[in-house]
Amino acid sequence: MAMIINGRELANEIDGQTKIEVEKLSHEGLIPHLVVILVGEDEASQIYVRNKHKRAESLGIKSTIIRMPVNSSEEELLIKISDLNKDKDVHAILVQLPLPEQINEQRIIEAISPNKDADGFSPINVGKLSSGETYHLPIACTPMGIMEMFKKYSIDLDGKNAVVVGRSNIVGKPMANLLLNENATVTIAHSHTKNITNIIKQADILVVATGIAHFIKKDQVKIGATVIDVGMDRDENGKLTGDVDFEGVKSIASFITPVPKGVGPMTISMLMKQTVNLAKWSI
Ligand SMILES: Nc1nc(=O)c2c([nH]1)NC[C@@H]1CN(c3ccc(C(=O)N[C@@H](CCC(=O)O)C(=O)O)cc3)C=[N+]21
Ligand SMILES: [Mg+2]
Repeated sequence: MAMIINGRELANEIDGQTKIEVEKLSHEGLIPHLVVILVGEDEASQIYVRNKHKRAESLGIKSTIIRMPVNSSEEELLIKISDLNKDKDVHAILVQLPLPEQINEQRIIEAISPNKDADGFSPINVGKLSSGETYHLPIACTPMGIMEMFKKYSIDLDGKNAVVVGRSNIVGKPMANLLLNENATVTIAHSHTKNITNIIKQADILVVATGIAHFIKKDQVKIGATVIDVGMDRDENGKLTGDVDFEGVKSIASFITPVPKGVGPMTISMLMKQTVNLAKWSI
């Protein structure tokens, strides 16, 4: 029976350290400041943004939410970002995704200063990660949170077969780079991959980010594998569930993350930590 990785608990532990760090910086006159831009009124996005705001405030981080109407133009958003890039009081900028369809997401991401890139999505920072450079580098928060889980549970990556299912810029690609930097043998599988079941079965470390509820079943998973579920799906009753059939897979894995209380809370903790780091690196 697998050990269940408690993301909620680890997130609280990391938040405790972040809070102490914020107190120290505040005494020195530096109050880390995160600005989140929310365009439109998507229900899920509103909840995420509110959660980030609450977490920031509980840690003493200054948090500002900028709300823009759903029909905002790309130009309007670019002007807002340009203002924030210049504002010395702002250390971290996050534009909540997804954006309305009239706005090109990549163009927006590229406009955020790499030095204020709360998400680690800027091409400069993505390039550094891919080059194995980590000095003062903001990194995508979800994969970072997963790396913290490996560290906390002493899960060795060196020489292991790691399979990342999903190739998004937000999770799959940065995850693969982080695993590669730790000497794992990394395969990225996705919707066009042939014989995906055979590839998944080889994984000592399996990270699943497909957005398909219960995509991974027990019979596809190697005995003793570590299974990380990035899914945030809804089951037939509307309940939050993951990309992994947790009940089945936990009987053969050695470590597994639940949904909720797995990867999700860690993502927010990493965002808070990254905001503090960006503030520190700014001076
Ligand atoms: N620029 C940008 N950066 C992001 O990091 C970003 C984004 N846009 N857009 C949306 C996704 C999604 N995301 C989540 C973070 C935490 C939880 C989380 O804490 N989930 C809880 C449960 C929450 C619930 O009950 O609904 C958990 O898994 O236990 C979920 C989802 C960040 N995202
Ligand atoms: Mg979760």
